[in-house]
Amino acid sequence: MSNFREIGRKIIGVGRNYRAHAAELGNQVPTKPILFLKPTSSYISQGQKIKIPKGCSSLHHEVELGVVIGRHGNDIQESKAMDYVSGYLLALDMTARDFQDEAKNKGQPWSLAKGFDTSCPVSEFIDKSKIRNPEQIGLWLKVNNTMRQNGNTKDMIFSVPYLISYISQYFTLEAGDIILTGTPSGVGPVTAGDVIEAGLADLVSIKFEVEKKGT
Ligand SMILES: CC(=O)CC(=O)C(=O)O
Ligand SMILES: [Mg+2]
Repeated sequence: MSNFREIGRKIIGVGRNYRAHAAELGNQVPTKPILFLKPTSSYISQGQKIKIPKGCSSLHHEVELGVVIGRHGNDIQESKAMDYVSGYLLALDMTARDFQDEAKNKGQPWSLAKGFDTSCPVSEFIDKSKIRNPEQIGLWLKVNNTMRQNGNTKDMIFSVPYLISYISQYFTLEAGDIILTGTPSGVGPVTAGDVIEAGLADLVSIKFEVEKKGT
């Protein structure tokens, strides 16, 4: 697959997949994956800007490894899960934290907090062959040149094969689906004019500017 966007379908987010991130937000460590969906209208790529959604006063960055699914499957065995991966990308799971906190308090879904337009900035597609072990790869994020997140996928609670197997019991996976595997600690707010840079080992880096919607 050269361009996941041509056939991109679902964006499946995994929440609290790093202990230190669950702790920094005062959340419990999950015993099974916490899943949410972002619409494909939330994708942006380099050159486009992250827009703070209307009414949001706390937009947070979350850098994540994205796993790109290469073929159709359901009830996938963990031992076969990597056969369903075509590649990876680096993604930002931009989160309207104030919307999310309100939703959590009211027992409502996270759709608005996670799925607004521009909430899923992504890098170019990285072929599977370039990452031998997705369980051991560094990822970092800077805001205005200051390091905010500096993690490694070795600290994920649920591995990539486990996530694929688990998710496929409930959602049929299709070529072009993306799994956002959760964020390491260090999440924090950004405001209009900030510049976010992020990288995945020495494979790819991305840069996005933040602005208010409507500017
Ligand atoms: C609390 C969250 O927003 C969960 C999430 O997306 C994560 O990466 O963890
Ligand atoms: Mg996230």
